[in-house]
Amino acid sequence: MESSLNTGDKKTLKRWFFIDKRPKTGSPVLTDPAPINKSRLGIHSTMLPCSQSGPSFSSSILTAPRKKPIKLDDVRSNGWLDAMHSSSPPRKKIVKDFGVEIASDDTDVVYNSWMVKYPSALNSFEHIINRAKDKKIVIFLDYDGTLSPIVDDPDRAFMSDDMRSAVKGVAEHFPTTIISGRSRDKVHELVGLTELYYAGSHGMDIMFPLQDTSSIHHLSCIRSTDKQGKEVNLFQPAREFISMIDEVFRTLVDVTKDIPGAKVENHKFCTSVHYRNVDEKSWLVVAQLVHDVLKDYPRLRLTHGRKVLEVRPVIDWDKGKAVEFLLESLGLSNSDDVLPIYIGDDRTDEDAFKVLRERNRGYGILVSSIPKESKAFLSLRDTLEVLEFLKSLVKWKEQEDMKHVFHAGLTTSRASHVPLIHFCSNFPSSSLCRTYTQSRYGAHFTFITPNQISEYLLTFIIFSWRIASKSSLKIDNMPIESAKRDFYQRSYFSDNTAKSDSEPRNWKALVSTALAAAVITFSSDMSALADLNKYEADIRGEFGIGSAAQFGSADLRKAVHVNENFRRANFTSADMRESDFSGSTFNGAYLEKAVAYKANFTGADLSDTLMDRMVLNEANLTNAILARTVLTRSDLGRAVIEGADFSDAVLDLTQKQALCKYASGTNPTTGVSTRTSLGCGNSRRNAYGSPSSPLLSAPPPKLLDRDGFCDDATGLCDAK
Ligand SMILES: O=P(O)(O)OC[C@H]1O[C@H](O[C@H]2O[C@H](CO)[C@@H](O)[C@H](O)[C@H]2O)[C@H](O)[C@@H](O)[C@@H]1O
Repeated sequence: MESSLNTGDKKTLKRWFFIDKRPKTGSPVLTDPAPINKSRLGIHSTMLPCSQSGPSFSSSILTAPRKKPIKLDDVRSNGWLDAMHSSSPPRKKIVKDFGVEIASDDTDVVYNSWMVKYPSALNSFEHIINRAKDKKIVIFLDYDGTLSPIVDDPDRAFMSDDMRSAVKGVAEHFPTTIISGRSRDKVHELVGLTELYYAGSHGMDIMFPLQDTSSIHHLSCIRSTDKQGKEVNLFQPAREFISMIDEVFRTLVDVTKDIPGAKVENHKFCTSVHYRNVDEKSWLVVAQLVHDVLKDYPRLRLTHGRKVLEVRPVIDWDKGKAVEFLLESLGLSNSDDVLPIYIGDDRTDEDAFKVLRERNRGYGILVSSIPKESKAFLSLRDTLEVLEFLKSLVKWKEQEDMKHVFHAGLTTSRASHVPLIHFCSNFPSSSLCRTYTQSRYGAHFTFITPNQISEYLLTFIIFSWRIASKSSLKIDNMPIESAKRDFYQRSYFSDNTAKSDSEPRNWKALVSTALAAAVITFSSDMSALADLNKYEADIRGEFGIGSAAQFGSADLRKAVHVNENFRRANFTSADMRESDFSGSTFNGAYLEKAVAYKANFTGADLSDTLMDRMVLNEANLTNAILARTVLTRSDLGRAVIEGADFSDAVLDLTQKQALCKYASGTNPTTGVSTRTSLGCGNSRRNAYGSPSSPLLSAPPPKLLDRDGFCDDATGLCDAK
């Protein structure tokens, strides 16, 4: 075996490697491999190419970069060993680019100065979303070290459930691809989501949906089926290398089998040799063994990852090329309208960062807890920050979509909403209404299943029926199934009283109203409704009585709605944890059973609202007005109530006593002291429990100018 190890190294090496087990193929000299055409790609005759004509994307890709014939030499002089040592260094380590040994106390100082060049993507979030306005965000995510923390055993690199749901959320709003060094199947298995695209083997194995092929008719790709049997496109520029990689994989497994901790993985189009768990003294041995195997495969090359040597074909293809390919194949290559965001931690991700930087497109975000040179623009410290960033993106997008609904008008006509709202107030837990409620603050009113569509049509029928035939059919408070049954049975088949007389008339009414409803819903001229919708959006409601927005059971965690109007809106059972509704108006709104832990209601007008059975722990009610608000059975533990006005609010006695222990301040709007409004220190009043205020017997003063609540003649404000 040829090597330039010193005697000590050779002795070490001898312990592991006695026999040359390498297959004797190829020459030890690196030469330019011939360009690979489709037939050489090994495309099976039964697999249908996406395009038979035109210049193939792959014909340029598969021409290997011209390299001078070189003789591979010693792993130390060719820089392998250096690269291995600097791969994934611990925090306290010489950081080459900064040339200093960083003591743990200094790491933050150095890291912070490094962040001047690579600002935190979290701190730059506003900047990112400002740039994203009117653009389509496209997300690319590396897996190891980005979505899952680096662990010793590559087979146990799992992502957390939180991360999975964040990625799912992101994929629901933006085209999202996972680009990993692992095999596509493996990374798909680890991520476990179907809503995304996957590119395995450093982008050499890309699966993407068939409907997106229109823009890539010139590209070389094949049709295949995914695990669910769905037709998809496969782009595999290194198909020709599958058997070679397999052979090298087996050889590497064989030659490293006696090195404790060494692990070889087969990723189909590339293979990895891990040395994370190998004693550092033996890294040289690992490097030399891989080096010697590669001598026989001039059409393979080596790249470095985090404590891993990655063997891959010499083709002009990497994660950067994969990003470009995906943008093009998804019809998103127009740089003015698209904002790609690539998040990755590894050297192989640098190719993608480079592409984005050179084309001045989007953002490369490096995940690193130590300073290092990168082509990325921004940084995130670790997978937890990645999680936070992804969640922020989702939250921002949902808020944008909500604005879209409110400001651009509702996507379905007002007429079609009326029966639906009626229906949902009767059957809030039906799957249709859950979708509907969400859609009111989401992008569109979309149907998910045929079942829901039929539920929706049934809604029209019931509603129209009731109007047209003045039927006394009672559907209130019935479970959906029995309502349906009841509707069908009583209305059509078992109305034994006036069946013969009323049936034809009812049928007529039913058919005509259902048809009318269907016409309104499905063929209404959206442009003609734009003005109406805009008007409704402006007044935040559909009935001209202030906001009738539906947030029942909505996920409003960390939502931000400052100084907005939610009069008479429905927040029943909404999850409002850590949301910010400061300065907003809620008069007459329904918030019962909502969870508003740590929510910010500073200066909010919560008067005349139903806030019973709410979780308000640690909520911030500073200077909020809660006059006449019903708060029974609500938990206000550790709520901040400085300056809050609880005049005539209905509270449980124990809750009131607890609040009185620390109540202070005066409401700046009403001028009422918090303690007075709670009746603190008034033992006689407290003996009776709520309502709390000594103002109870007096008519409520006009608090704010609230149309729909105040009587113009008397100036008194009260719930009508
Ligand atoms: O492109 P990626 O998705 O980041 O894949 C790169 C390599 O990731 C895996 O190895 C890395 O993560 C392991 C688990 O945390 C860790 O043990 C190893 O040291 C890291 O290098 C994967 O096992 C490799 O095959 C990929 O090439």
